[in-house]
Amino acid sequence: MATPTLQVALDLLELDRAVEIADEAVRGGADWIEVGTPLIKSEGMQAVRTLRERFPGHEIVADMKIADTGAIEVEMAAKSGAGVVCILADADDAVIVEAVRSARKYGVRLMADLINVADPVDRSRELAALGVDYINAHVGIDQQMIGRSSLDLLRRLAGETGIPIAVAGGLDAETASEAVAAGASVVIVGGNIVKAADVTGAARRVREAIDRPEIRPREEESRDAAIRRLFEAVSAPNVTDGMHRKGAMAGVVSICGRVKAVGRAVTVRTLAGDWAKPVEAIDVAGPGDVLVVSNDGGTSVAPWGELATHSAKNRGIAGVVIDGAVRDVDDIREMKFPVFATATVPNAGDPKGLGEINTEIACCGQEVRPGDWIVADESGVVVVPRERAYEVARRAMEVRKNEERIREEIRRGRTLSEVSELLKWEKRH
Ligand SMILES: O=C(CO)[C@H](O)[C@H](O)COP(=O)(O)O
Repeated sequence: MATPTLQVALDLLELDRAVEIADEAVRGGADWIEVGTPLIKSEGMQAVRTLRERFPGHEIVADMKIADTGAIEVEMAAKSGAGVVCILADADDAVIVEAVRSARKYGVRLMADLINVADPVDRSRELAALGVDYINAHVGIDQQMIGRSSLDLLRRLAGETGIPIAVAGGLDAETASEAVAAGASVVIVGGNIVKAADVTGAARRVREAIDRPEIRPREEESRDAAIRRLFEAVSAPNVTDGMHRKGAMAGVVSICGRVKAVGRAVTVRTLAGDWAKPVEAIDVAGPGDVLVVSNDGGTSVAPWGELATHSAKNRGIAGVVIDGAVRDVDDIREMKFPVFATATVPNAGDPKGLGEINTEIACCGQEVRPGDWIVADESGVVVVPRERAYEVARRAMEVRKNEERIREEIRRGRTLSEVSELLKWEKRH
């Protein structure tokens, strides 16, 4: 088997950062340098020219995602220095034929990207017959967030096309190695290299893994387990960033400082100070759940205190969020149990039994339904609608990864404004 090619995908907005990251990736063993679609949209063909000049010994791939005007776009990329140009596999045959003619004329190769193609096996055969040089079994970034897998797509194509297969979409060292074992000759890795603080180390791990391809037995993980694992690995701010800055409760803080609660909501509606339903909900909730109590916003009487906390902790409940006050704060702190509240007050109310358990509630400005996910830490509490939980958890992890590289660049001496080119990206009115 020929040595697999490692293509690093520079899906960035800033050319200077892209050059620096490409340099680090090449030192880790990347062969081909992909000028990612976001970089092309942000910087134009200048990005291709610059990378061509800076990396004379490496193939430059222009991820143009061509949908129309096949000849012109291939010509532009070729004249700027690309050796491989990417076209959408679901572009009309008229576009593909024109792109192939242009690619032959300018001496570049065409890679067809299967993103969103309904019948990838049939389409790949057609594209090979039309003269495309590589098929890219690609699952796009938004599709990855809802759980689609590039390895599954690749496995459907293996042995079917007669031309080399590239693979892209959320690959890391482990899945890249499996991809080569499954027949890929070009492995494309974006986020898991370019967002790493140590880009060279990340590229090297992928390089070593693809040079020793193997299929490892994988433990099946349920959706709920994956959601919990991801939410436990990110912060509440990462989660709201992953939801376009939505989902954060207002005015609620951690009573115990540095604690974290992740779990599905068991909701409670009660009236100010009536502690019957919150305490009954402890018996309704299971291990790993989070009690979310709407206390009618009352802060002068506490519906929650130390004994309830003790009981919730014994039951394995992950945390409690209250749109209202708590008491016995010193004892709760000693237990280090995640309690989030809007106030503290020493007096309790009475257990009258008003309210209900597990109905839709409003808590600190957010709608919460039973089964929605709660991620709470020292920064505050975020609610994630249950039907979007997997996607949001994946996006929150991407936010976290992205910050790793930015943090590293700040550590090296740049300002945050410089790293993110804030002035350039201010909204124009
Ligand atoms: O073309 C792309 C997105 O449309 C990316 O370059 C490709 O998906 C590789 O990046 P990642 O490894 O982050 O998925």
